[in-house]
Amino acid sequence: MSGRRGKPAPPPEPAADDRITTPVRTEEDAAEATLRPQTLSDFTGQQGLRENLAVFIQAARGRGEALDHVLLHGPPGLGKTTLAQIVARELGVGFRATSGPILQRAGDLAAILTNLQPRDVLFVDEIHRLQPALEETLYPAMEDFQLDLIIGEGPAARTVRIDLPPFTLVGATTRSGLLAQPLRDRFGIPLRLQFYTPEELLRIVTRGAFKLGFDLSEDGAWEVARRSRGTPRIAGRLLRRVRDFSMVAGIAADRAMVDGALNRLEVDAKGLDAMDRRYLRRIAEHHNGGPVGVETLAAALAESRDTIEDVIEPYLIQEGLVLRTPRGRVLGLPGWTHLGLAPPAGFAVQPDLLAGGEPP
Ligand SMILES: Nc1ncnc2c1ncn2[C@@H]1O[C@H](COP(=O)(O)OP(=O)(O)OP(=O)(O)O)[C@@H](O)[C@H]1O
Ligand SMILES: [Mg+2]
Repeated sequence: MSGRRGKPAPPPEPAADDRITTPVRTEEDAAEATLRPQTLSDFTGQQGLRENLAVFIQAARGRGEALDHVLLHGPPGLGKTTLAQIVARELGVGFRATSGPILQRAGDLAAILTNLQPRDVLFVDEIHRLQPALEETLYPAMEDFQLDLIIGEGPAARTVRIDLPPFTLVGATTRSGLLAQPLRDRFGIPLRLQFYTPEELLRIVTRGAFKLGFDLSEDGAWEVARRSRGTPRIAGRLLRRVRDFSMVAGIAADRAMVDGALNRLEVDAKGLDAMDRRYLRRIAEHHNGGPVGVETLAAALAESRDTIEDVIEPYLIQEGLVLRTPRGRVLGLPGWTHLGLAPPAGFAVQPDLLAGGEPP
C-alpha cells in the first residue's frame, strides 16, 4: 500500500470499501467465520445487551415459546449477524437468513415464512432496505403469525389468510432511523450495539490470535485493539494482516512489529485510515472546520451519502473528532488535534449549533 515496496507512484485514493479499516464486510472477510463467537458467553463486550438477551432467551425457552422479535441496530462489523446466529443456537431452534434487498416479491417472503418450523429464527439483514409492500406483509406475520396472500389478479383476486408457526424475526440494520415506525414498533426487543472499548477488543484480539495459532505479544495485541476503530471485524482483519507480515518477515509480533505493520497499512495511531483523514481534512481545510452539509462532503469525497453516514462517520463522531449538528458537520477539537492543525482563532463549538443535533 505504501511507497516502501518501491513503487514510484502513490496509490490511488482508496474507495471506502477497499480500505483495510472499512467496517463493511469484504470478500476477504470469509476468513472471519473462524473467529466468530458461537455462544453468548463467547461473545465479548456489549455487556448490558448480552445480559438482557440471556434473560429473554432463558425465559422464552422456559415457556417453550418463540422469543419476541429482536431488532439489532448499530454500525457495520459490530456483531449483528453473529448475535442473530447465537440467538438461534441458544434457543435451540433453526436459523433462516435472508436480507431486505434480496427479498423482491411477496411470494419470496411467503415461501420463507410458511417453511419455518415453530420457534425458528428468521434473520432479515439490512431490514431497512425491505420493499414497503413486503414490510406490510410482515406486520400481521409478526403480530399475529398470519399471512395475507393475494391470489390471482384483477377482479378475480382474493385474499387468503394463512396461519404461520410462531417464529422470531431478528432484524439487523445500520440505519434504524430509516425503519418505518410501525415496523420498529413490532420488535419487542430492540437492541443497540455500541463500539467496543479497547479492553474488549484486546480480549477479542487475544482470543483471535489464539484461535489462529498466532504468537502475538500482549503489547502487540493492545496495539491492534487500539487501532481497530472500536470494531471487531476490523480487529480480525488487522490481526490477519499483522500475522502475514510477521510470518513473511519472520519477526516475532511484538508492539514495534505491529506498529510497523499497521503503519504500512496506513492505519494511524487512532485506527483512522486515509479515507477518514481525507474526510476530516476536507472539513478542516475547505470549510474552516464546518459546519458543512453531508451532501457536500459526499460529493467532494466521491462517496455516497450512505457510506459517509453509515461507515465513516459513526466512529469519528463517537470519538468526538467530528460533531453532527443541525447545520452540518463540525470538526471537534480532537479532530483538529488529530490532524496536527490549529483550530481557527476563537474556535468554540457554539451551543446553539449543537442544540437539536440528531444522535449518531
Ligand atoms: N463480540 C464479539 N466478539 C468477538 N468477535 C466478534 C464479536 N462481534 C463480532 N465479532 C467478529 O466480527 C465479525 C463481524 O461481525 P458481524 O458479521 O456479526 O457484524 P455485523 O454487525 O453483522 O456487520 P454488518 O453490518 O456488516 O452486517 C464476526 O465475524 C466476528 O468474527
Ligand atoms: Mg451482518
